[in-house]
Amino acid sequence: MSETMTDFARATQDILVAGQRMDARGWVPATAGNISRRLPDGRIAITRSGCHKGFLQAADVITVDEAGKPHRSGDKPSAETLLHCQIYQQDPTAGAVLHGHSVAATVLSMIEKGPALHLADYEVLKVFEGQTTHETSVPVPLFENDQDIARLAQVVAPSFGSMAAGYIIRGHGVYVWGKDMPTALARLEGLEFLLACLLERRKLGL
Ligand SMILES: CSC[C@@H](O)[C@@H](O)C(=O)COP(=O)(O)O
Ligand SMILES: [Zn+2]
Repeated sequence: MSETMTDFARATQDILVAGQRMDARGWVPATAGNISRRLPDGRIAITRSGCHKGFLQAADVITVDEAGKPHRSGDKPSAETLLHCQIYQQDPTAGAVLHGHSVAATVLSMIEKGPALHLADYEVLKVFEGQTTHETSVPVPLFENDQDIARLAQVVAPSFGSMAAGYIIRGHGVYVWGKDMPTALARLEGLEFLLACLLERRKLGL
């Protein structure tokens, strides 16, 4: 990577690579999903609305302010920009946010009628902040889907203190974040692996 790259160019590169990775794993069908990176000056680099995340071009990444307002008039950021802004506001250490629509997250969240999925006894739980053993249970909160993203953000807000592994919007997808893009991607991979395990077990009736 060139030393003369700007923070925005570096963030754009991270977002393009993350989109390809998520697409390769089947987590962003059609134009689903959105991806962002916080820049050192507080701006947020985020995907434009409606792009296929596996085929992102540099021009598909734009910047918004902390309230989700695009810096360039006419730019249309992700429809779910407010959920990204909320995560950056709630967690000052967050540097990257990933949202995907995997089959496992979608199906499990529709089967489970309770307020959370519980991931217990898996070694991979250690991918999440503060987890040092498999002998634990990590809840992943479930929230009802809502096309009004500001209203959805209000429903999510009270649960932020207790989200080691991110959260799931029912019948929709996951939100995961980390201090930087590699950390966010590792957490997403960990969470998706665990959701896939849970789905397999449900299929087996276990
Ligand atoms: C393919 S429908 C998915 C969208 O409605 C939405 O949930 C989504 O994840 C992508 O929206 P976007 O505005 O492109 O960021
Ligand atoms: Zn979505």
